[in-house]
Amino acid sequence: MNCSLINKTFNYQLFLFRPPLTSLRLGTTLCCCLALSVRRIRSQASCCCVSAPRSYSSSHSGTFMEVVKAVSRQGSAAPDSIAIRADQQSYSYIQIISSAVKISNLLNNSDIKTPCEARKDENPSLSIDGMGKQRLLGGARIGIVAKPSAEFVAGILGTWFSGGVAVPLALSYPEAELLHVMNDSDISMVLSTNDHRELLQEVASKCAAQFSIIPPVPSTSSLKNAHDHSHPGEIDELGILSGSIENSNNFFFPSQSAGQDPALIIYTSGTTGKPKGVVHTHRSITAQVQTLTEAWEYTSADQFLHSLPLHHVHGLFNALLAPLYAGSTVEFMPKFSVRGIWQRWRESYPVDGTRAEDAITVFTGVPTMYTRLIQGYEAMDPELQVASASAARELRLMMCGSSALPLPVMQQWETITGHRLLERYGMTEFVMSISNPLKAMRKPGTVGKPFPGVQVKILTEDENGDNTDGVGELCVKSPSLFKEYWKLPEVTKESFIDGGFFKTGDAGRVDEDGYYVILGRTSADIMKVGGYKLSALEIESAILEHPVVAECCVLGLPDKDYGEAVCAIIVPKADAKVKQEEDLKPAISLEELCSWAKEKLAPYKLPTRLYLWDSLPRNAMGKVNKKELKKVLAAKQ
Ligand SMILES: Nc1ncnc2c1ncn2[C@@H]1O[C@H](COP(=O)(O)OP(=O)(O)OP(=O)(O)O)[C@@H](O)[C@H]1O
Repeated sequence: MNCSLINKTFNYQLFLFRPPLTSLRLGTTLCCCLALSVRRIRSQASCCCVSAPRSYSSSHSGTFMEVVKAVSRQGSAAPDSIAIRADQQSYSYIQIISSAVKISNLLNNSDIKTPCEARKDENPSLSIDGMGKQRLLGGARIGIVAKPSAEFVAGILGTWFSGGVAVPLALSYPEAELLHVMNDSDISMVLSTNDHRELLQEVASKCAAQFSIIPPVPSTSSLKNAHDHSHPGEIDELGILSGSIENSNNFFFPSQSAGQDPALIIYTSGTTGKPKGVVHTHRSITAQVQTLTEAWEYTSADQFLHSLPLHHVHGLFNALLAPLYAGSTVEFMPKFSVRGIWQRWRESYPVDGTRAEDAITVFTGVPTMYTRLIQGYEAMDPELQVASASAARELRLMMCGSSALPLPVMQQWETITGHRLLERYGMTEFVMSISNPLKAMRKPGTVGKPFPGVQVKILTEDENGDNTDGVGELCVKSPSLFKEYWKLPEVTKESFIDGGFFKTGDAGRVDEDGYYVILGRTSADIMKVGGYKLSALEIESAILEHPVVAECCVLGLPDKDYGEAVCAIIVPKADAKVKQEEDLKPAISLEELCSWAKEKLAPYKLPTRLYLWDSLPRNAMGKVNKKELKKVLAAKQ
């Protein structure tokens, strides 16, 4: 690689600019043990340049509907154990599974034309339910559109229970996007709750899907009054508790390889292109929930505070399916609220040193959530700060991911709460694959090491065949790898290299301790400036240390001399914004920023363009769509 030093003439630009919110796909507000049958993970020799020490046993016993079975077993073993808390109500495991069975009946009794029946029409000799068994959906897609709630969970489990493929969709999607995803995945039925009936009935009819309301899940308090308690025996009759559902006489299963059947389609965030439907199987889901439960020691004693969207893997797997698999309690706080979260932690661990019965033990969030929580903490009076910090300290585990955790945020959080955030790396296509350890050293600026059974390769040659000093595209092979992109066989094929490794599109390297460092999306975070390949994430992390900077986004804009120019967009802190208005002077100039940053960044990494904005356009996962932003800014140049 040609690494000649660039002699730059800075083209200083400063804009006070409010981003054109409507032109981007946004959601400025962040809408945000009794470990059951944790299967052992066995060793396997490594076979590629960088690989994991151990491999998941492909012969582990259960791969079909393990989450459903685990929920049932938990309900059976501990009938009073709480699976979900939402809207001040509690819902037991037994009640969730009992509602899932009701939903399954509802789906099976609907006149959804299953994919098998469609095939039967073409070939009438195929008998689907000729054996008198209950008819299953045979892979029909069921859209689940509900706020985070017991009904949402029962909807997912009920869909699986009836042989359907769950497609969790966001209520926050504009109608056009909902329609795109529903049409793309050929949804047969939309399940929702009464509060969204009107909107979703209309959307469902537009894409020729049926619509049904998820029957309200009775809460534990309503059960006490109504004596409407489901008993483990009722559910066991269906063969779930005994784990024999595949062989159950009650149901017809279309194939012997049910574990390989699609179970879930999740649409990617669209950070790098149009959202694609990622198909996960029962097998890949099982592998992932087992891995997470084991690695992070989720148990039935854990209580999760959940404030993430459920149509992305972080909120769905890390904070819901794996906890349910482990028998934990998940408490939904559907709208991320800084005040609400601090308060919930304080209620969990009051200043008198006691601990509430429903005390939160685990929290997982995206970096922007922690930034906001730090801002909320700084705005508290000293007494409240002491109570908040000491309560947060009591949680067992705090985790972060979905985008890069900037070092200053990690350090500030550790100073306030004593928690070194456990940062991990994941993606819709394989859920989580690399993680800092629960007990050993969590290394700042890294995402840790591959989970047992996960193999990671780094393609260290660039397009010209030159070695890139250990930096390259991460490729992942994992038992939790997706099956395919929905209806995109060519894209699926192109996403894999020999040996079944999935090309992530992320650039990274391994440090001297074997920990992985993520440098960002090759298509959006890696800038080519002169002869250099620069990581926007590294520059963002450095700029965030500046005292007036609250948030920052770095991207490359087209530049006729250097190919790309480093552009920084900064959101100043609240007090700097006030001062900016009083002094009629920008909170920070490009000269000031560069003169401060030259101690931290090499000269060729310093920004040459600066924008000051009131906020950054972030999606539901707190991510900035840099591809879109680049287009908007490039057009303005
Ligand atoms: N700890 C982390 N550090 C840095 N980046 C991370 C981390 N965790 C996740 N990411 C980023 O998030 C990406 C996965 O998120 P997701 O699957 O939602 O895709 P996306 O990039 O947001 O959207 P799309 O695939 O549609 O472009 C990873 O490829 C990586 O770029």
